[in-house]
Amino acid sequence: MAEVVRDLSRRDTDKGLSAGEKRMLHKARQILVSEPRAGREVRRAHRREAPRRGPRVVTVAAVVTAAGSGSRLGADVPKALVEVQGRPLVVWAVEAVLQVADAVVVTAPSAHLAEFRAAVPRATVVAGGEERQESVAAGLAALPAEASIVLIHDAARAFQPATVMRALVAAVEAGADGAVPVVPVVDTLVAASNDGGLGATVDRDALRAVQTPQVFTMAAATAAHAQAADAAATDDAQLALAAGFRVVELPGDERGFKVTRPLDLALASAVATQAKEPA
Ligand SMILES: Nc1ccn([C@@H]2O[C@H](COP(=O)(O)OP(=O)(O)OP(=O)(O)O)[C@@H](O)[C@H]2O)c(=O)n1
Ligand SMILES: C[C@](O)(CO)[C@H](O)COP(=O)(O)O
Repeated sequence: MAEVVRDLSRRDTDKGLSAGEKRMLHKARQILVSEPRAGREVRRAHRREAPRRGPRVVTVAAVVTAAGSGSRLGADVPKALVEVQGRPLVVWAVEAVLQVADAVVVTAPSAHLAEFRAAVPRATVVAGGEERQESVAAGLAALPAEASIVLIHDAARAFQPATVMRALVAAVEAGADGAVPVVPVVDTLVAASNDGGLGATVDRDALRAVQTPQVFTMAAATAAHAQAADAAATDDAQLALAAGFRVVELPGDERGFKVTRPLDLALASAVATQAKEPA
């Protein structure tokens, strides 16, 4: 199964697939996502691959995760439906990724599928899972068969500029299995202490804050999620690294912050105003 996915993906990239072959690839990817052992085979097959020669023709797709409730934000609707400058966060996020991706799948809370479908008619909306990792896996399984590169993006990071996204896609086109945006840590950091005493300072220059979108080859994203041992993994890059893939970091952007707590909405509103102004 793993070799089938690998070979069809490669052929799709190089020469294109017939409609029947595309259906076969789509089905095989869905099986891989639900079958961890097959995922391990894909990783091995991927490693056996000879380096690719020449430029790749790619079809870029995106999964926008929006199935969280937003408990820290505390709104009376799911966080991705909270409006900023008159548009729900998920609309801002989908419009942004559509500048880079040809197709978008949105993961939504299962009780709110109709609202999400009405909000983002250009996207395919599927039910997410209990944890973000499960939502991403559901989104990957719903991507079109011809996708060869995938951006995995949080609706909560709705204002990440397209320039950052394009640079990440370019890094994967250039040969990385995955590419993630990172920004410097701005606070002084200390180790957590449970006894009331202040923990030791951690060297912040050795640390980075990780944003989205996280961009991967479809083969890497599918295999990483198929093997995910921990549904509570907080991002996709850690799953890809655990599966043995090469992930690079690129500069992120302040505007790629995650809307998490109520005060973040004020910043989102300011950034959205700026985004609406003509350059
Ligand atoms: N089961 C889940 C949990 C989260 N997400 C998405 O993953 C992104 C990052 O998660 P976070 O900001 O933590 O969102 P919530 O889980 O909604 O927030 P909270 O932890 O405050 O409840 C969000 O776009 C969220 O909708 C998802 O698709 N499925
Ligand atoms: C994926 C992510 O946005 C990268 O920083 C982050 O890990 C999501 O974490 P959360 O705790 O689910 O908000």
